[in-house]
This record gives sequence, C-alpha cells and structure tokens, in this order.
Amino acid sequence: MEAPAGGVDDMTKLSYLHEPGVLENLKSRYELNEIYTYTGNILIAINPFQRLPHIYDGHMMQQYKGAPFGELSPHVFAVADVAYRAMVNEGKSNSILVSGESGAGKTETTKMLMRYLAYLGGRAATEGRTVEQQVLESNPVLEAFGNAKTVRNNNSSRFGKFVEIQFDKHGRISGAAIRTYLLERSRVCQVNDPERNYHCFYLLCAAPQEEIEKYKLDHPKTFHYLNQSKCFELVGVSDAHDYLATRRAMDIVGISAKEQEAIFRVVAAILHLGNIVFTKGKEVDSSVPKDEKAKFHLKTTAELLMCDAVALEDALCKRVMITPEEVIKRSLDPQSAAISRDGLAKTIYSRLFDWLVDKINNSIGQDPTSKCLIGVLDIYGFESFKTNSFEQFCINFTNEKLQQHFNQHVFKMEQEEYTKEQINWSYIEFVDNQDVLDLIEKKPGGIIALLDEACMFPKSTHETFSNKLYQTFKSHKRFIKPKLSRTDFTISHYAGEVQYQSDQFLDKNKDYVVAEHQELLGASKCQFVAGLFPPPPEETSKSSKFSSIGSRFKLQLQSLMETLNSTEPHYIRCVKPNNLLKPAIFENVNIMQQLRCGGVLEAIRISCAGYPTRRAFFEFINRFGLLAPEALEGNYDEKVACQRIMEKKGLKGFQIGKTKVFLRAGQMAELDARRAEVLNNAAKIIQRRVLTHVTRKRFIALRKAVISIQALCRGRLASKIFHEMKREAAAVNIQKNARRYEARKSYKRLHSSALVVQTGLRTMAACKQFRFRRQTKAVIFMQARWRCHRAASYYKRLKRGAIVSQTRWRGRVARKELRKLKMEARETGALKEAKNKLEKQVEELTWRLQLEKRMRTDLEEAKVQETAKFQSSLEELQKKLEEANAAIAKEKEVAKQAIEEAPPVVQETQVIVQDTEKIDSLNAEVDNLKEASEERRKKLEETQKKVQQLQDSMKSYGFTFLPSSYIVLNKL
Ligand SMILES: Nc1ncnc2c1ncn2[C@@H]1O[C@H](COP(=O)(O)OP(=O)(O)OP(=O)(O)O)[C@@H](O)[C@H]1O
Repeated sequence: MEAPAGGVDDMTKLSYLHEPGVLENLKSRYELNEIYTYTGNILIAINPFQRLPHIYDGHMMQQYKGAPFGELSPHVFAVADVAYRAMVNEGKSNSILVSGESGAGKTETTKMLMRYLAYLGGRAATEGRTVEQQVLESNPVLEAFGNAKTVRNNNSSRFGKFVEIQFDKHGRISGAAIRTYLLERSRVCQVNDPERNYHCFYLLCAAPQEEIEKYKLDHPKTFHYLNQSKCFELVGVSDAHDYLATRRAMDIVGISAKEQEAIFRVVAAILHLGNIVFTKGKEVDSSVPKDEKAKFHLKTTAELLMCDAVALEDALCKRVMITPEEVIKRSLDPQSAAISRDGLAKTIYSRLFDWLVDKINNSIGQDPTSKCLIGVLDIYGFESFKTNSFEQFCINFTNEKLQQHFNQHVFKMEQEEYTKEQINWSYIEFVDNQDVLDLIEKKPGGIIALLDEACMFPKSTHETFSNKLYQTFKSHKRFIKPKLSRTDFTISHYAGEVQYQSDQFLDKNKDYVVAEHQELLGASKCQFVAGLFPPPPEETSKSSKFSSIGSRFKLQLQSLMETLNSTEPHYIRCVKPNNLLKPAIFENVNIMQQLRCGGVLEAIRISCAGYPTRRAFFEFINRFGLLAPEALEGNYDEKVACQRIMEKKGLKGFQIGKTKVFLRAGQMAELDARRAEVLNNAAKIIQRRVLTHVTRKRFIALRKAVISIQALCRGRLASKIFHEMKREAAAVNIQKNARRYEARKSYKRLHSSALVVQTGLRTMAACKQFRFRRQTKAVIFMQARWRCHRAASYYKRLKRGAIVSQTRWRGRVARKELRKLKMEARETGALKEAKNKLEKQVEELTWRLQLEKRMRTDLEEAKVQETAKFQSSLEELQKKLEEANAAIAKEKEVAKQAIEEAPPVVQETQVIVQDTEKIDSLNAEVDNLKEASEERRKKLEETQKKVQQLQDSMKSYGFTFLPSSYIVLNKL
C-alpha cells in the first residue's frame, strides 16, 4: 500500500517499516501540524513549539469523548479516553506513561491528559473548589517551585511526577494524589549560564512593592543564588503576573494566606542566605561573615526564618563533634562554611517543596473507597550530556526502569503470552535491560549500594568510590571504565552509553541534615519553619540512621513500578523536533535517536509482525457470536466456534491458542466493524418500530396542536381584520369630519367675502341713495325757500293790498260804525264789553308773536329775517292796531262822547281775525318744516350710531373697510 501524501496516522499501517519510512511519515504529518501519530497503542507526540488551541478546545474534548480508539485522528485525548473507558468498563486501574527528553512536551501533554480526565470525570462545582479543579491548579504551584529555565527547555520540570487520579464507581473523580520524584536540589545554589534558578525566586523578586520591602528584596542580580547566570527574565513571561497567578492557584489548592506568607518568607530567606559571604576569622580555619553586607543578610535571614542570628552564624560556621569523652565545637573554614550554607539552602528548599506536595495532597484529599485510578506519569527522559552527574545517573536509572516496564509490557509479555498459548511464533529479538538494572540497583553490589557504602565511610572520596566500582564491575558488559579518566565511569544504557563524572556523587547522595541546622530551624519561632524540620525519629539501629538520596529514590521507583504493574499501561512518547525550541524544524538525526531511545521502532516491528489483539474464547464468542449464530447453535466447543466465526468472516493469519484467539493488526477492527454492522441493522429495526410508534404519537399530538393553533390563528386573523375595519371606519369618519370642517371653513370664508362684497355694494347703493336724498332734501329746501319766498312776497303784496283795502274798508266801515255807534251810543255797557274783548285779543296776539319770534330765532337764521319782517309787519300791524286802538280809543272817546252823546252801536272787525289766521297757518308750516328737518337729523344720527357700532364690531373681527362701507354697514 502506498503511503498517502499527508502520512498515515498509525505507523503500523506503513508498507515499508524502516527508519527512513517512519521518519518521513512523522515529518510529513508534522508539516501539516499533525503532531500526534500512533504506533499501535503507543502515541507519538511531537512538540509543535507553538500554541495549537483548536486541537485542545472543548469541542475537541466532546468529539473524543467515547469515540472508539483509532476512529478519530491520533490525539492525547484519545489515549486518555481509552484509559478512562477501560477503567470504567473493566474496573481496572490504568496508567499513562509520558516520557521523552527534556523539552519534548511531557508536562504539556500531562496537563492535557489531566484536563481531559477532569472533563470526563468532573462534576459541577457545588461547594467551592472541586477535586479536579484542585488537581489542575496544583500544576502552576508545582511549576513555580519545581520548574526552571534550562538550555533545553524554558519551563523544565526539575522533578518527576506521578499523579494518581482516583475515581468512584460512577467514574467521577473522587480524590487525587501527587507523588514527586527527585527534585534537582543543586539548582538552588548553583545555576549555569544561561539557565535560571527555580521560577519562584524570580516571581518573588517581581512581587508587589510592599512584599519586596517586607522581605528586603531587590533585583535578582543582587542575589548570589540568582546572579551566577546572566539570565533573569524569560521572553514572553511576566514574573509579576505569574506571581499573582501562583498565589491564586495556591488559594485554590487550599494553601492559606498565612501559609503562603510563610512560604514566600522562606523563599526570601534562601536568597538572603546565599548572600552571606564568609571570610577567614581570627582563629585558624575559622570563618566569619565577610562584611557589613554579609552581616545584614545574615540578620535578615535570621529574621525571616525567625531564629537567632548568632545561632544561625554558629550553625553555618561551626560544627559540634561528639566524642565519647567530650563535645567539641569545631570552626569551619570559609569554604566549608559556604558549603554548609548551600547545604542548608538546599535542605530548606527541598523540604519546602515536599511540604507543598504534602499540602496539595492533603488538601485535595484521597478517596479510601476508590477502587480504580488513572495514573499519569510525567518523568524526565533519558539524558546524556557532556558532563553527567548524579542527577543524570538517577534519571537514566528511572528510564531504564520504565524501559523495562515498557519491554515487559510490549515485548516480553507478548512473547510469554504466545509461548503460554502455544501458538506459532517466530521470536523477535529485543533488548532486555535487566542487566543494567542489576548493575545499578542490585543489593548488595549494585552501584547505588556501593555509593551508599562510600557515603557511610567518612574517609571515602569519589576516587575511592570510583575504584570500588572499577573493581566490582570490571567484567560487567554494561559497565565500562573510560581510558582517559580515573574517576568517571560509563554505563551502557538501552539508549546508548553515558559517561558519568563521579566527583559529586557522594555529596549529592547524602541525605542528612546537619544536626546544627536541624536544631536551629527546629527551634524557629515560626511554626511553619519549625514544621519543615521536625525532630528526627529515635534511631533504633545504625543502619536506619543513614539515608541516601539514591536508595530513597530506588525505593520510590520500586513503589512506582508496583503501582504501574498493577495498572493497564498506555504509552505516550514525546519527541522534541529540534534543539532550537522553534516550530516547523524537524531534525532527522535528533528525532531518530529519540525514537530509538523510546523503543518506538521495536514496538512498530512487533505490532506488525505479531498478534497485537487477543481475546479469551468466551469473550470472543460473547462479542462476535452474533456474526455467525449457526456456529453457536451447533453445540461446538468454544475453540471450534471461534474458528468458525473467523472463517465465516474470511479472516486469515489469525491464531487460536489454548485459551485465547490471537488476531493480526487490524483484524479486531474488521470484526468490530462487522459486529457494528449487524448491531446497527438490529438497532435500525428496533429504532424503526419505536420511531413509528413515537412518530405516530407525536403526529397525533401535533395534529391536535396544529388545529388549536389554526383556530387561534384564525381567531387572531379575524380579530385583526375586524380591528382593521374599525380603524377604516374611524378613518372615514375622521376624513368626513375633516372635509366637512374644511368645506365649512371655505364656505364661511366665501360667505364673509360675499358679505363684504354685498356690504360694499350696499354701501355704494346707500351712499348713492344718501347723496340722492341729500340732493332731494336740498332741492326741497330750495323749493321750500322759493315757495316761502313766493308766498311771503304774495303774502306781503296781499297783506299790503288787504291792509290798504282793509284800511279803506275799515275807514268806511268805521265811519259807518261811527254812525252806528253814534246811534248806539246809548248802550254804553255793550260798548264796554266789546272794548274788553278787544283788549284781551290784543294781549293774546302780542304773547303769540313774542313766542313765534323766539322760536324763529332758534330755528333758522333765514327765517329770522322773515320773522323780523313778520314782526315788523306785526309791529306795523300792532302799530296799526295801536293806531287802530288809538283810533278806537279816539273813536271810543269819540264814541264815548258820542255814546255819552248818543247810544253806542258795536260792530266786529273781520280784518284782524283774518290776519291772525294767516299768521297761524304760516307758523304751522314753519313748525312742520322744523319737525321734518328734526326727524331727518334724528335718523341721520341713528344711522351714524349704527355705522359706528358696525365699525367697532368689524374692527374686532380684523376687517378693514373703506369709509363708504362703514356707512353701508351702518345702514344694515
Ligand atoms: N502540545 C503542545 N502544544 C504547544 N506547545 C507545546 C506542546 N508541548 C510542548 N510545548 C512547548 O514546549 C515547551 C516544553 O514542554 P514541556 O515543559 O512540556 O517539556 P518537558 O518534556 O516536560 O520538559 P522537561 O522534562 O524539561 O520538564 C513548553 O513550554 C511549550 O512551550
């Protein structure tokens, strides 16, 4: 089969299984950012050196949850899922072993595993912190105190870690425990350029100002333990931010504020401790703090550790030697004092780290009832440098142990199984490393045992120790004595030869606290510091008195191996693609070496050549019996039934053992696929029936609901239409009223305009009429005047004529009368009476004339003259009357005389009566004219009043008219 361009996701599928093929496959996948590849059950993870958040997000977790192994592309979640499912289904503990060299991505992979397991087995946070939250948050705390920048990794874990996640019977996380291995103690006092010390020191130096002041800290370059390297900062990392993040994580894992304060106080004390420089004292081979600065740091260290400064100085510069005879206090030279100081710093730091791990474990809590666990091992990979010390020895010892576990699982157990089951099998050669392990750990006689022995003898040196090694293992095929060195030794590990320098082995292996240090800090006033140095248990035997790092580590590894052996292992091999720590660089040689060290190539070979899948007969029949029901019905024995099932499915190359069926790679998957097909068909039938039933029920309910909804909708629609209609009617009404209002308004405007026009016209007509009447009046007046004048002229002429004729007549009549009077003179009384009557008449006429005169003066000036004329005529008449009266009086006198002489004769004068009547008629005419003019005047006044009123009202309406209009309006 040709490999696809993007590579295959399982290398057992490769057609040409050789090193270049494997490398090419990994390379082509890495170029596509496919960092994970399977090799059978082993997952190879190549460090991308760049964030790929999309492959670790929640969606991805959901995808991998419960997905069959191999169905989705290779992923760390798939391995965790398999481990979890196996634990839940089979009730067996599982472990995931993550290995690889420094910087290969073990810690990141472990974090992903833990996140995914927390996702699978997590529960909703009910009361504050959950176990999984605490497990996850323990990472930043441990990283702050156990990680440092090295040349190979900016965040290198300087300890091994095995996290046991305990689950309850429902598969929920119920507890957890963290075991740590072999913290690199030497880093506390010794840092190579360009590496860094543990992160916590730098974090504390970047803490908020008040803490810096409290702990009397300064820039990292001022501290001896930090300034041995010129690297103080990490690119893209903020120590100040990480300090706060660490404090938050400490809160979550249950470290109280008081404890946190004590922890950082101790960290600060270690920094100050490192700055205590010694110089020669007055006595021989004695030492004292070098200067004031050293004294200041001594004092500060004592303050921070809450112990006596003098006692601290003594503990650093002196040693107490107990001999059977006496107790001797021996001074240390400056060099030894510095070693003592560094020893104290290392002890304090390692105890602090152990305290943190214990605290986290206690705070998370263990579940004693838990039966299953998933262990995740993140441990340093194989190391081979130019100079390899005790740490590399222990690390490589660990890797040998793990390799053996891997061998046992993948190769040895495979082959043993084949032999046990008596199947045809041509054995594959594999490198068994038991001899290396024997070389290192065998008791007695192993390197660790010899090292312990050397440490117990005070006079031993690394030379004596090396010689001992050379003598003991001179014929061991895994032990080589280098030709050019007298103290180095080489071990031929499974991954290659490593040459160790033994000069520090003894010191680094010693695991005892100097009694003076123990005493000093055990008596600290700070409970936390005193707690780090509990009183040592009473020694029972001499052998138990001595404890070495090497043997303690060996015991820890033994216990770890026991745990791992009781679990079903899963392997993740992390690979570092380049030493530049940069993405997209694939260094072939480097990677090939790592694959070889991780046993990946061997695993590929055996997976393909052997029978990676096996099942007990009953398990196989249980699982795949449904593929050939006739094989079960025939009452065959299990072995035959298994054979029939496989033959029916056309499988070839499988083997039937004594109790198990052995399948070639991929055959199990094929059978599973067939089984899934059959199950799917059956499930489909059941689903069909159930679905029909459910769908019918749902349909009926739906129909009912639809009818209700329709009724409701129709109701709504009708009400909507009704509402619309109502609105329309209202709109029409409003329109109607609006139109009416508009029409009325325009009508009113028209009406008032017509009125104005009419008023104008009427005014014009009235003006015309008024002018006509005025003219008529003037004419009448002129006519009246003319007639008056004519009548007056006629009257004057008539009166004159009348008076003349009257005078003549009266003269004649008077003479006649006189004669009569004379005749009637005798009747005096009658004459007297006539005389009185006449007098009265005269008086009356006089009164009337005066009245007329006054009236005429008031009325018209024109008549004044006439009246004057009348008056003058009246005066004339009066004169005449007087004359007449005088004549009458004369006549009376005459008559009196005549009467006296003769009887009087009385005759009435007709002329006076006629004049009076004429005057009366004229007066009546004048009165009539006056009345007529008075009436007109009154009418005119009234008209003017009306005009004035109309004018006022029109003004209030805002109209302005011509004066002629007012007149017309006045008339209206
Ligand atoms: N899956 C990943 N995705 C992104 N970056 C990664 C991944 N794995 C590793 N890295 C990067 O590689 C660096 C080193 O990884 P890590 O600390 O996990 O290595 P390690 O094998 O644990 O090293 P050491 O043994 O020194 O602790 C990380 O800081 C990170 O930057």
